[in-house]
Amino acid sequence: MTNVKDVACAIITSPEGKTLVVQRSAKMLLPLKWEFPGGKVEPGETPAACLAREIGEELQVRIRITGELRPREYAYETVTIRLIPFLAEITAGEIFLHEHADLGWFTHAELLLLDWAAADVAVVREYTGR
Ligand SMILES: Nc1nc2c([nH]c(=O)n2[C@H]2C[C@H](O)[C@@H](COP(=O)(O)OP(=O)(O)OP(=O)(O)O)O2)c(=O)[nH]1
Repeated sequence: MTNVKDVACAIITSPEGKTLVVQRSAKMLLPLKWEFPGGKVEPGETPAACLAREIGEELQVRIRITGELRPREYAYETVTIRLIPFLAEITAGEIFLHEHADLGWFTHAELLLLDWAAADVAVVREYTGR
C-alpha cells in the first residue's frame, strides 16, 4: 500500500512484569486513547533508532530492546500506519511525561481493558496471548 507511515513503539516491562502504557492527550489525534510510547520513523532512520529517539523525547529515559512482535498495518481515516512493536526495558533515567496526558503500569489482564488506539488492539492480543 502507498503512503503507509512506519511507527515504532515500545512495550516496556518493569522488573515486576508490569507493562508501561501512555495515554494520548486531548489535543492529539486519537485523543485520550492509550498507546505504547513511540512515534513515526523518519527518513533514513531504522525503527530501533527511531524508538530510542522517541522514548528519549517522550519519556526522558533510555531503553534496551529485548525483542520484537509482528508489525501491524491499520488504516485510520486520514492515515495508514504500520505499527512496529519492540519489547524493551528501561536502562537509565526516571520517567517524565513530555507529551502524554497520563501513564500507567498494567498487568496483562488490565491491558485488555484499556481504550486503545485501534492499531494497537492486535498487538495487545499477541502480547498478552489473548
Ligand atoms: N506512538 C504510537 N503511535 C501510535 C500507536 N498506535 C497508533 O495508532 N499510533 C499512531 C498515532 C499517530 O497517528 C502515529 C504516531 O505518530 P506520532 O506520535 O509520531 O505523531 P503525532 O501523534 O504527534 O502525529 P502528527 O501530529 O505528527 O501527525 O501512530 C502507538 O501504540 N504508539
